[in-house]
Amino acid sequence: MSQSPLYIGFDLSTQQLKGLVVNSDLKVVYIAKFDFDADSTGFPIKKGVLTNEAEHEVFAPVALWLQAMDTVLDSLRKQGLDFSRVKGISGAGQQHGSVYWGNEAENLLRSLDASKSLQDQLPAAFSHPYSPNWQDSSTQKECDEFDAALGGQEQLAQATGSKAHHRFTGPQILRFTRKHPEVYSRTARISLVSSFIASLFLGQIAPFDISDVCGMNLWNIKKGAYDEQILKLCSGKFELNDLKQKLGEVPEDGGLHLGSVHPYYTQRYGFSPDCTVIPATGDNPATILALPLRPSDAMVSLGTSTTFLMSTPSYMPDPATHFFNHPTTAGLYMFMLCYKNGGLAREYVRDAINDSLKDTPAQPWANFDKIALESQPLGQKSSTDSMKMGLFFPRPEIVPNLPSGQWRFTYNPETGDLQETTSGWTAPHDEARAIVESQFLSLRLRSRGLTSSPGNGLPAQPRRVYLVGGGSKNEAIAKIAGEILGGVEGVYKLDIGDNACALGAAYKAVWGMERAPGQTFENLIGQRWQEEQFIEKIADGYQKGVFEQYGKAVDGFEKMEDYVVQQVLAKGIETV
Ligand SMILES: Nc1ncnc2c1ncn2[C@@H]1O[C@H](COP(=O)(O)OP(=O)(O)O)[C@@H](O)[C@H]1O
Ligand SMILES: O=C(CO)[C@@H](O)[C@H](O)COP(=O)(O)O
Repeated sequence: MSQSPLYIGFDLSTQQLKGLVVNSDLKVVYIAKFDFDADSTGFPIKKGVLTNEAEHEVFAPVALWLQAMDTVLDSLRKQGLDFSRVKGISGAGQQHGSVYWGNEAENLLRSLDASKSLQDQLPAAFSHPYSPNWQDSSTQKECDEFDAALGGQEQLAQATGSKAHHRFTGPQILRFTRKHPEVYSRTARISLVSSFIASLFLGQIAPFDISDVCGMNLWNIKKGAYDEQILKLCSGKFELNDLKQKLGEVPEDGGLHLGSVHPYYTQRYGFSPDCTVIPATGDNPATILALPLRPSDAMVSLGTSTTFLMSTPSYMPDPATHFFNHPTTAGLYMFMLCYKNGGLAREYVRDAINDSLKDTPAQPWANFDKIALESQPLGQKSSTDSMKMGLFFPRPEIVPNLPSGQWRFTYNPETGDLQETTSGWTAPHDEARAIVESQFLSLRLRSRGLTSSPGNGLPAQPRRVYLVGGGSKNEAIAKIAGEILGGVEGVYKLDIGDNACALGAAYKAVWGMERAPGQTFENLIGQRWQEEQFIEKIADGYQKGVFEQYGKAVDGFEKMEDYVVQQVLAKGIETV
């Protein structure tokens, strides 16, 4: 059997840890998965997390992730993985979460004993047993201070790529200094979930990744350094220099060789002593590494939440969006939109339709899909008819910042007249198409400044739209996505579907280890990429007439959102 090299990408998400192994040809050869709710023992978690509703806190026990890592490595061994062939390791961590290491951490990591599990040895390394999760919304006060620090949300977004967000690590750390001052004093280092993964394999605290550091509201993207003024705010009543030491340096090269795996892994699993750890990044930055994404392509991850990702040379921050450094390629940025209401919101409509029909088919989406495809775009019988549109948020939303609720409107594209009304709507049937349209109109509204015309007089739009995540299996959704977002070459899904970010992490390891001097990630992966095996076209993209009609709807959609936001502000409703 060939001894060709293998690479592992770990994906430490909210609800599971995956380990995915690829070869140098980018083919997946092993996958192991640990589902936190189903497979863990000893943690009273739900959907991977614990909550303190009174304070809007959401957090995860770090020891759970150690148990998960022990089990995933054991599972790969049981599947027959020859660890001695693994030349590189990287990872993808849920973004923004932080891990608090105590004074004994470096010592415990350095002296890992191969006869024991990670869970047996490392819980004492943490000064705090929990990691705040991205769903946490306990930091409104701190966010207000972050937004004010440089003069306003616009200025913070200019500097750090995002306005202040509850889940971002900077506001979370500031709240931590206030809620747990003694624990903060006893904290030697702070990791992100991504650098936590790398630290476990290195046997010492790994630095932050150049892309994932942008999810903290602390990194000045243009300066390529921490923003001193914001760092000062974040350190609270503690010393600025002390916070700098806790955070550590941030190397620029996403393919840097951080070091070899700790002997723990060579002795316990048979890793080769020269197996190298490459910086792990955030789950969203890793997702764009699952294929050689071009700056004109868009990726939509249809998971529990919806994220929209583009790689772009333009840095155009805005309080409504996110910009990060690209995880591998200096000079490129990652543009991101992140919605809390994605799959769950669609499931509510799906279930309401099945209930109203008293029919729950074996494929639970069958009725939803059929109705969505039979419905006219925007509920219009003719192009001058009023358009039906709405917002469907069973959970508080980030984009735009609104409480949970449902709002339905009609919009006349000829007169610009917008009416909040349920008249003319047949619920829940009309909602199947309307909820998908609502989600994709929001993506088109917020990404239109980043697309350009593909030539031949065609309007600005992506070259391709790639769908990943659980919802990418749904061809009705893909069809509507193509009608709204366009995409001159069409809408595609990745063969690897739900495993895109673990795959991107594994490809990062391949690139880090096998790149020629100066060779970019896109170039290396592009050369080895086997289009017909790795992706599948599932819907048409740009369709003349339909795309333009949805363009008119985007104007109405923007007006509708503004109206709802103003109404909520006027009523003073809390949005968390
Ligand atoms: N055939 C389908 N059509 C539409 N949505 C689907 C389909 N299958 C799964 N989903 C959605 O996929 C979501 C889970 O996606 P996944 O990427 O696994 O989630 P996560 O973000 O938790 O990793 C669920 O919310 C579910 O509604
Ligand atoms: O907060 C964000 C992005 O800003 C989320 O996208 C998290 O990164 C979610 O990770 P999952 O565990 O859902 O994959």
